[in-house]
Amino acid sequence: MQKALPVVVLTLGDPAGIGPELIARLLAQHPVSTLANVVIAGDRWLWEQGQRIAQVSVPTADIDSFEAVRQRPNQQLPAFLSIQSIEPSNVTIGQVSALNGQSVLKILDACMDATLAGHVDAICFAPLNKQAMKMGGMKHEDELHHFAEYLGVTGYFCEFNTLGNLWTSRISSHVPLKDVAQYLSKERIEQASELIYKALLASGFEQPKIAIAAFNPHGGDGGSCGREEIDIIAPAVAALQAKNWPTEAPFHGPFPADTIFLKAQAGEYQAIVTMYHDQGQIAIKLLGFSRGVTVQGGLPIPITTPAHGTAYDIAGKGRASVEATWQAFQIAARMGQSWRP
Ligand SMILES: NC(=O)C1=CN([C@@H]2O[C@H](COP(=O)(O)OP(=O)(O)OC[C@H]3O[C@@H](n4cnc5c(N)ncnc54)[C@H](O)[C@@H]3O)[C@@H](O)[C@H]2O)C=CC1
Ligand SMILES: NCC(=O)COP(=O)(O)O
Repeated sequence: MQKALPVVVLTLGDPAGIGPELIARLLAQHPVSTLANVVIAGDRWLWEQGQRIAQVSVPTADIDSFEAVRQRPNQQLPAFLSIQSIEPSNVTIGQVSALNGQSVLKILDACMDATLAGHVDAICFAPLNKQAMKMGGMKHEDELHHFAEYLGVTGYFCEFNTLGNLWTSRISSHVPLKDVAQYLSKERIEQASELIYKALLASGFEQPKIAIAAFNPHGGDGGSCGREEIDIIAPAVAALQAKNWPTEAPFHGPFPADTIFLKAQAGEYQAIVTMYHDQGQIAIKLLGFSRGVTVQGGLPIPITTPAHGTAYDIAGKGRASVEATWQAFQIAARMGQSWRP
């Protein structure tokens, strides 16, 4: 028997950012309902505002709870679940605020509850603003740490940044650059490498090759420009290489970070384990800003989002590109389908 389409919940993201207009444009321009049973969760006024900004009108069918989404008769029509999280008078487009952050947290938590309860198979969230979320009470460095705590994750987790067949994982993420070196450890490098290896296999890569990036310029130039490669990264790669894996020689490195993306771009590697946020994200965003997707790796439920952020400078102007959100949606639908029992 053919499996029913996965239920994917879309959120509108930060109320002052480009999220609401992106979700409106996504539903108006892309065949989302051929890939998933879609439910939008959020404030009704914000959804209406998003459509006005995008200059589209998207028909939806109201539901009154996440439980109703699999039972509804016409699943070709996106469902809309109203969750009140913020008043229009409290939002100024393009301005960060604690209330915006609280709105995002409330809606994401409701989506996680629905996914854990089995009513939803995957979450795709429109861009949120980490500063607003911290102002609004998030006690973590980013939403991934919030998700992990909420979901009781005890193993290693990190963002995967994906651009088609090129993925990255990270040793450190949303931390000040001056602190990054403290995050480097043999254990974290092994865990981040293993996590992305398993994710690539689960996503259909048959012989994934993974490059581990160096930390210092030119890989530390033999220890004359930093010793992290010699003391931490190379031993981690050696430990990975010494283990038995179901595919041939998956792990390589460490390689100087400024050139390894060229080899990955040429198809030699399918993933790069990066030591810090911008080491991977500058490359990924240059290679394909409008296609980059962040997958929240190491969680028990699929969560994706576009690689770009809230773009306050263009929010409300109807100019934001929807392509990365479309890519994020497609990955959420694929993961939602394959993770379903
Ligand atoms: N998916 C998510 O939830 C993400 C959230 N963020 C958050 O977003 C906030 C702002 O981050 P920034 O570093 O300023 O990055 P940003 O991606 O929001 O903006 C950087 C530049 O790219 C442009 N841009 C971004 N998205 C675009 C789109 N769809 N179409 C056309 N132009 C676009 C913006 O106008 C801006 O000039 C931060 O709080 C950050 O944490 C950042 C990345 C991903
Ligand atoms: N919200 C997803 C996210 O923030 C991913 O983007 P990045 O900040 O890790 O680049």
